[in-house]
Amino acid sequence: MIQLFAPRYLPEPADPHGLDGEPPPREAGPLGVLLVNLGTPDEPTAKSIRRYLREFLSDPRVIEIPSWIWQIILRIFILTRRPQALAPRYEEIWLEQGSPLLVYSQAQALGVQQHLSDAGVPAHVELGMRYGNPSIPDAMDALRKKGCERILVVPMYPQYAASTTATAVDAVAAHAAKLRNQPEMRFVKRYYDEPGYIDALARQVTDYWALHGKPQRLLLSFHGLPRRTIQQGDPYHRDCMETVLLLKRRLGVDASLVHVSFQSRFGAEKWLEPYTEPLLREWARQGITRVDVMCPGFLADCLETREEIQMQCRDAFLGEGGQQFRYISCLNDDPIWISSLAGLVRKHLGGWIP
Ligand SMILES: C=CC1=C(C)c2cc3[nH]c(cc4nc(cc5[nH]c(cc1n2)c(C)c5CCC(=O)O)C(CCC(=O)O)=C4C)c(C)c3C=C
Ligand SMILES: [Fe+2]
Ligand SMILES: [Fe+2]
Repeated sequence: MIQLFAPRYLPEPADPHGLDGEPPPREAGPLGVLLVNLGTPDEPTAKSIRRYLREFLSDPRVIEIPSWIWQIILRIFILTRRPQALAPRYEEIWLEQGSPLLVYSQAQALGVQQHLSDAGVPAHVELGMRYGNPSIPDAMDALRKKGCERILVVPMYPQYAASTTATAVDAVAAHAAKLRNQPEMRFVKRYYDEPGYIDALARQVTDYWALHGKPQRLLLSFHGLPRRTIQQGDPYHRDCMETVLLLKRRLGVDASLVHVSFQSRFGAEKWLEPYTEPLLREWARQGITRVDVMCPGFLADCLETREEIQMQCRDAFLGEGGQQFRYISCLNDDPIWISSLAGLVRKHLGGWIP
């Protein structure tokens, strides 16, 4: 047949049953689990970082000012300088197997896959990154090729934010919009109150303290957001504060030990406060000498934890007279966390598991 127009939807195989006669009962195929994380450059080079930042910072969920104004600023002022400045910072944190964010996210996907397979749950797990590789469309296509007609989407952010969770949902829906035969889909919104997550965080802290002793203060540093977005209805701040409350309660420590701050401010606007680095400087000036810092909102170590916290914030604190700065790492490939994550996935597959 002559095709006059480009096909509107992606090619799909026709139902093998065809058009004639009574169809055999439809078999329930395997389930799909799509873990979505932010994404990271493919290489620690200015070129690769530029490509990543262009995609990331062109997302209207991340930068809300009108695109035509922002694209001018982005192209003239940001993409011309920031990639070169970031390249040596990425190089410092790069692991043999790649960017830590990718390496740990892959380990989490593999671990969840193993748990589900061991439990006899017929499911395939794929990792998709919102920006860069492996992409969300590639991960969804991989699940469809394996016959998954039901897909559970788990954004790797325990606290909901429009600039992380909602944009992941948007990207999945945008790919689904290209399909004629859409899978059934579920989206996990938030899970900071999941006991397995709070337990894994608490254990990370108490194991560390059992080995090295308690600090004067434990700082829980979350990625920041512009203050305006909270005033406009983003529930992220509340999600973070509730996480802190649950973790404090679970640790059973004096409330004055645990504090909260927000990091990674970008641009001139006011972001959520207190800002991590200035707070640490202020503490050092006040005579606090021993701090532990942990980043509960990040499930995998990345540039923001390994470089910004472990290097920049450490230097800032020690530079102002602090004596001991310790970083308690993210949950990464911790087996107890991966088992909790698999439990969370199974819970949300409820009703789909045969
Ligand atoms: C400019 C706006 C940004 C918003 C809003 C934002 C929200 C946000 N980000 C994370 C998690 C991560 N961000 C990471 C890096 C990163 N973030 C921004 C900007 C915003 N983030 C930039 C420009 C960058 C790149 C580095 C830099 O230029 O400073 C990362 C690390 C990625 C890596 O490769 O390791 C993570 C993870 C959350 C959770 C969040 C909202 C709650
Ligand atoms: Fe960020
Ligand atoms: Fe940053």
